[in-house]
Amino acid sequence: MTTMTTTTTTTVLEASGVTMRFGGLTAVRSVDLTVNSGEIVGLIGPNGAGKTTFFNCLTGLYVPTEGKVSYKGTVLPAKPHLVTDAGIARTFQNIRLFANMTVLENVLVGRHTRTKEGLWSALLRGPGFKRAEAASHARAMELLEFIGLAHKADHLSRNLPYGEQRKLEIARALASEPGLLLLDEPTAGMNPQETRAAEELVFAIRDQGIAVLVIEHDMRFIFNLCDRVAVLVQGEKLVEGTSEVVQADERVVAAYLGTPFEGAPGAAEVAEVEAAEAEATTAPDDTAPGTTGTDTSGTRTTGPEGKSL
Ligand SMILES: Nc1ncnc2c1ncn2[C@@H]1O[C@H](COP(=O)(O)OP(=O)(O)OP(=O)(O)O)[C@@H](O)[C@H]1O
Repeated sequence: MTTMTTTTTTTVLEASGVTMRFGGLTAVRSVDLTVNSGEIVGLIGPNGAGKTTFFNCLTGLYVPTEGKVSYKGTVLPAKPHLVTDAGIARTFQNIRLFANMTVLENVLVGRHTRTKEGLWSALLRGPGFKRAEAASHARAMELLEFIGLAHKADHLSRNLPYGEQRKLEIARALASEPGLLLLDEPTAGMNPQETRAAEELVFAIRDQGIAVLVIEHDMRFIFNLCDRVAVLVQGEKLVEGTSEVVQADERVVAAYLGTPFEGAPGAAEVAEVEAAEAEATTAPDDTAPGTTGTDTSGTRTTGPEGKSL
């Protein structure tokens, strides 16, 4: 007899018809998006396309003008703490750690939604509280092991290098035991090694059974990582599909990518990059290679080491 293994895919997140208006400005217009279990989904688009606003609608920071957001079949209330309780965690574009707390304490803060001990129990420090505290501590250390920062548990978070601060934010988000993790530009400001490590980390998170929705401007990161990519332009979803489909779509190239994306730079590109670098070192007011800037079309560009367009 043959046995068949079937993996059941379930819809984790379902956003339908999400619209967000700020006065006369429609930042997000009737966007539908689903994220299924086991998936890493990317959200890309030019600066100001509405990506972060859409995230804010998903996590209850904004009440969408129209549309609804469901998590595992239940419509989410537009209240951030209730969204976290339900099982969605996020990181922010700008790092929001508690700078004067230790690495471990930052993760413990993220555990509070999963700690059920009440105020009196905490004040009296009874056996229930001590047990819960020990369990939280153990779980926080496990998460620090997972992201590779256990050896820095006692360091103040403000003393961590930038890439490690970003990882710590992810650990803090994971501390709420989410079923869906939203990452807003997780590799912003990272060097290529840190970006590669971040990629591995996101795969490892997915392998732990957590679905991931990620906003990122680094196209190599997105196209390597994601099972599906949605492109927002001026608040509307222009295209959605696999990395291959999105990279090849002429509308995406015109509105965002600028030139067709190629996974690995060929010899001609390398030569072009080297020539640009040589020129940059002789031109005093040029942007240094590898730094992030914005071109006139509003599309973020990074230098050759930034691995994006
Ligand atoms: N609270 C707000 N009030 C008014 N307008 C806002 C608000 N938040 C965002 N916007 C506007 O909504 C539009 C979308 O902004 P948003 O930050 O969501 O874009 P984005 O795609 O995340 O951009 P970036 O890639 O630069 O982060 C922009 O025009 C922005 O100025």
